[in-house]
Amino acid sequence: MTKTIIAIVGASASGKSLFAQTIYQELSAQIPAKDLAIIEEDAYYRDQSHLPIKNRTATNYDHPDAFEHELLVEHLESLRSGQSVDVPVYDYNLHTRSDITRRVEPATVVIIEGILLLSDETLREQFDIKLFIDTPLDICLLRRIARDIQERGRTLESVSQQYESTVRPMFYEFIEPCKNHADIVVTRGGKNRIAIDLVKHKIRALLNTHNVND
Ligand SMILES: Nc1ncnc2c1ncn2[C@@H]1O[C@H](COP(=O)(O)OP(=O)(O)O)[C@@H](O)[C@H]1O
Ligand SMILES: Nc1ccn([C@@H]2O[C@H](COP(=O)(O)O)[C@@H](O)[C@H]2O)c(=O)n1
Repeated sequence: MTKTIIAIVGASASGKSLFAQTIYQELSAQIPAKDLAIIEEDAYYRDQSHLPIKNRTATNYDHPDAFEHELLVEHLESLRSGQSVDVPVYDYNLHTRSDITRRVEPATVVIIEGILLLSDETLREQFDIKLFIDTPLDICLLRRIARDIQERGRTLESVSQQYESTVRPMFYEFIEPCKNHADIVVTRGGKNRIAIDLVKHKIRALLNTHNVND
């Protein structure tokens, strides 16, 4: 049964995924699978399979309404009550959910990462620990250009256009203000070894406490 949920937020390409995955991979090699799980907020982008592809590219993916946060809350509540959930798998090339889902078991500690996890009060209340990855936006943009071209089927023109029209303005409107809700602000994102080790240490301590109380 899930007892603790840790949210990792920050700008797009700030290093949230690298930070969360490093913690998850390193701990998973040492602890039972029932103790730790990881989820991405991006999996909860709304399904757009009913829309033609050219309309999907026009969606503002950096606004909270782009996400089905209600389903995410439902899933986190299920995990807390001991039920497994089928998390959608998102396809960035097609801008919609794929046909498959990923089964996530109610691990004692769940890590979740995403840009807008703290923008919604009901969702925010689900999190026991909240971290904000604070990376300068110009660095995020450089990383995003490389990643989106290599991994998400984008062109330099499309990344630039999207960045100016939605990514940057939505960051200032919705993401940056969420820093105030964070318990810890982490610099140097996915490569901040001290921060990674501190979170790993905290997870181990939580597992000891939860497992003793079971
Ligand atoms: N501290 C860092 N130094 C160098 N590259 C990084 C760092 N953090 C992340 N990256 C790289 O930047 C890209 C975006 O990082 P990612 O973790 O996917 O960001 P996010 O999940 O916040 O969108 C990836 O290619 C990742 O390997
Ligand atoms: N179809 C989509 C869906 C999302 N995006 C962008 O992804 C960013 C969030 O994911 P990160 O891994 O970068 O945190 C967000 O800024 C969206 O603009 C997209 O481009 N296309």
